Amino acid sequence: MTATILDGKATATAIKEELRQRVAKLAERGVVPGLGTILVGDDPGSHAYVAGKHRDCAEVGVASIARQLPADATQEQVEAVVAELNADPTCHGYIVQLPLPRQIDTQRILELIDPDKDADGLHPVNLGRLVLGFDGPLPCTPRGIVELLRRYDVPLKGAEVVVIGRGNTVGRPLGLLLTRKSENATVTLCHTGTQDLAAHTAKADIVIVAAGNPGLLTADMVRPGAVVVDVGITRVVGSDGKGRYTGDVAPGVRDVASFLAPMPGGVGPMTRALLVTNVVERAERG
Ligand SMILES: Nc1nc2c(c(=O)[nH]1)N[C@@H](CN(C=O)c1ccc(C(=O)N[C@@H](CCC(=O)O)C(=O)O)cc1)CN2
Repeated sequence: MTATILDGKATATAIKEELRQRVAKLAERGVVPGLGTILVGDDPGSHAYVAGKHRDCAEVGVASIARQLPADATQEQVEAVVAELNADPTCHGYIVQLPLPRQIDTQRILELIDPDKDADGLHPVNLGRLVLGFDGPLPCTPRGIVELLRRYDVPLKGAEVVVIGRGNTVGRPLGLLLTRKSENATVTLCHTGTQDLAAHTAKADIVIVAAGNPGLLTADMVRPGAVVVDVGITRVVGSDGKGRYTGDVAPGVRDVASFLAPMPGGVGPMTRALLVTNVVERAERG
């Protein structure tokens, strides 16, 4: 069996086309949604991701509000930019690109974001809303994964889903999203302390790997016909000395899975599309 690819790039393009139409409707009311980004430091990956977010905004007609600080920025300087975007009426939602430099207290920064402008859905209030099943902005990667599966008609209701990774950005909120009544999946949340990972993955209808451990999920760990989603993104240096990004799913998995969301081209573009969705939804609410 060769897996059908869950094409995140094509799906994100379709979502952005839908968003363009919603943004045009907002323009008739004189509303232009605005996405803010706060980027601190020189990490090339972070710069590339933020540039991609602003390219998406330009494609859809969302205004970009880009704020950049040097790698040696102080806590006070970052907090001042957060306060500025909280007060800016043209900014409907914004993100603080992670990771932040070592000297910055990330938790404090995230807590200072106005929860109603939290485009990433990572503010404690919004994660709390997710726990309680209340409305609020949803974290972009988990939302992107659910949307990708939905658009390929992968059934979630009654599915046994194994999520590998318990981080606050992906694994933990994803477990909460998948177990909402509307999705109704049964989720096992595995992590680095899980004793026998393969015993869990081998029983799963859907395996979602967000461990940041290249090649962690091998073909022998996957039930033939299962659906696999690769969320890992780790920078490695190849034998040619060149850096590249690699996922958590080993190459042989493509031969046993029925559907595979690869890295690159799977979840990453969906994360970006759902970020713009969060901002447009916020602008539509007024
Ligand atoms: N504030 C946030 N910081 C970070 C997040 C986040 O959701 N919010 N997630 C990651 C980085 N990230 C978005 O910010 C992100 C990572 C990767 C991709 C992506 O499209 N990747 C490509 C492959 C990589 C490439 O070719 O450059 C893909 O999967 O096809 C998008 C967004 C950490 N920080």
